[in-house]
Amino acid sequence: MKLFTAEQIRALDRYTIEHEPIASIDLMERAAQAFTDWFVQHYPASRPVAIFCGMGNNGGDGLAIARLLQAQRYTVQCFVMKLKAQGSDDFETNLQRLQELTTVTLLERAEQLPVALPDDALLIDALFGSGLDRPVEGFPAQLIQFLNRTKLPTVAVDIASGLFADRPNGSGDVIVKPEATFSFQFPKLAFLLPGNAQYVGEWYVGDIGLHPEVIQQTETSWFYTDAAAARALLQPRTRFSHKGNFGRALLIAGSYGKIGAAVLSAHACLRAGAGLTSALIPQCGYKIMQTALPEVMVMTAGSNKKIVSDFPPLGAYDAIGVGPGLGKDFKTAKALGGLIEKMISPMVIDADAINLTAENQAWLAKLPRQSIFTPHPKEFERLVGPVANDYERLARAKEFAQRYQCVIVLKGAYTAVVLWNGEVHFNTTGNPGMAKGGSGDALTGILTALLAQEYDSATAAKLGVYLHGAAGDLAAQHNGMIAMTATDLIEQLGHAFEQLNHA
Ligand SMILES: NC(=O)C1=CN([C@@H]2O[C@H](COP(=O)(O)OP(=O)(O)OC[C@H]3O[C@@H](n4cnc5c(N)ncnc54)[C@H](OP(=O)(O)O)[C@@H]3O)[C@@H](O)[C@H]2O)[C@@H](O)CC1
Ligand SMILES: Nc1ncnc2c1ncn2[C@@H]1O[C@H](COP(=O)(O)OP(=O)(O)O)[C@@H](O)[C@H]1O
Ligand SMILES: [K+]
Repeated sequence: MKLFTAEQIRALDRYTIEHEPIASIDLMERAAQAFTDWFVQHYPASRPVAIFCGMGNNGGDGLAIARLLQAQRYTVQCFVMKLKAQGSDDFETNLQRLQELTTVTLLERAEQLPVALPDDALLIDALFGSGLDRPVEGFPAQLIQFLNRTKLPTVAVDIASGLFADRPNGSGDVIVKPEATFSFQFPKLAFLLPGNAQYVGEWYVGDIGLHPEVIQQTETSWFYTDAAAARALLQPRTRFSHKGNFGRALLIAGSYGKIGAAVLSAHACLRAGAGLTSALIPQCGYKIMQTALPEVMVMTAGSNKKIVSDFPPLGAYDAIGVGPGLGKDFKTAKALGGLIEKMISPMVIDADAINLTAENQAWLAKLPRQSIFTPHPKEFERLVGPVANDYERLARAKEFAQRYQCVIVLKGAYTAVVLWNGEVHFNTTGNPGMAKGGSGDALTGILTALLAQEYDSATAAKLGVYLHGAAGDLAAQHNGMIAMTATDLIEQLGHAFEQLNHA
């Protein structure tokens, strides 16, 4: 699925108005109706609703929502933040329509605050939408601060007021903190960035029928991977397949005390369908691995029993994943540098292999093209240096991926798969139960398995990250987010594949 900037969405709105054709006021009514349909499903009519409207089209939506909720027998109080004499045309039309039915309170000065609200009120924020073009100050900021101070559950129309849809806010910006956001047609880029979590809450998207033709034609480098997009990436496994068709995968992982990381990544690799899974681990892990995973072929290398070093020739493997629990011993580093120099097919580079690459930046020029790095935010900063905010992190990842012709999987709540061609694909699966040691090791195993099965790097990264999150969601269903472990996630991989196959 595509994601668009606020400016592109405005153009899509205009195109739809001209070509569907539909009057702009009717498109607003459609948006308000979509919001209202969603709202009545989520919040009972027994609770009073207070709607706060600006004077642009977001405020126009708010006024139309007030009218529609009243028709559904909600008790609605409507406030308009009056900053100027005249609002947008559709705002004015909806103001007139509402005033024929009920009174609207105008808020113009700080002295009118606080507004008296029932203790059980639900707030709807329609002050500013995607038309916000500067940080909020003065009276509007005071009003937003008042709304936040009430601690009443708040739902944002389209986007929380004060939040920019596709560029960074300043650290002191005043922004509504909703428990949920109902957005029109597309999620905004801002929703997918970790720094904005408190300004988004749960988010939902309602279809308002923007013209499909123009959506298809409008180019973007931002996407998100939902079930339909992931389904399209999946290759069928045919009846006549044998293990040779599905590739030989190798995990280079583990060190004394962290053999579990090697076991988890190899386990995930098996479950993600590699034909043959091998592990190159330190001697101290030999029995552990053989016992835990009899399906895995085990090699040990190096004279130091606690670390892996002196890698043997590894040309026989279709895909290599390196890093989980590896440690950063200089002998390991030397072996890894040698491997990177020799390898020609893409590798998965995770955890300590990322940290070692960060310390040996000369390796980057020799890296097999289309290799996949899987950093969490701290590992990413080790690789590229400090970043100021989520937008800068994405920009730096794009730069890095283009410069070294690789894939950067920026792990987090909405993991971003950043490709060498500048595309960014946000993942939609996963949950906070995955924020536990071992989840990342599982991802490395999955990606290595997909590369071994001849998925190209971009597809492997998008599909692997999706499946990893989907398996995490199934594990959360079965074990709960608190108790679930990385092993639970790995054991759900089969179901995640099945679910996707039938999506
Ligand atoms: N037909 C359509 O297109 C559809 C659009 N839809 C809806 O429209 C919304 C976008 O509406 P929009 O473009 O009118 O902008 P919106 O966010 O309401 O407010 C901008 C106004 O605020 C002002 N302003 C900006 N920043 C400010 C600040 N910091 N502090 C103070 N003032 C500030 C600025 O005016 P200015 O002061 O610059 O003259 C402007 O008047 C979108 O989110 C969705 O909800 C849906 O109905 C679907 C169909
Ligand atoms: N809140 C969350 N929602 C979705 N996925 C998450 C969330 N928190 C963590 N994850 C996922 O869990 C994994 C954690 O990996 P990582 O940070 O490398 O940890 P480790 O290697 O210690 O397991 C990543 O794939 C990340 O995307
Ligand atoms: K809003």
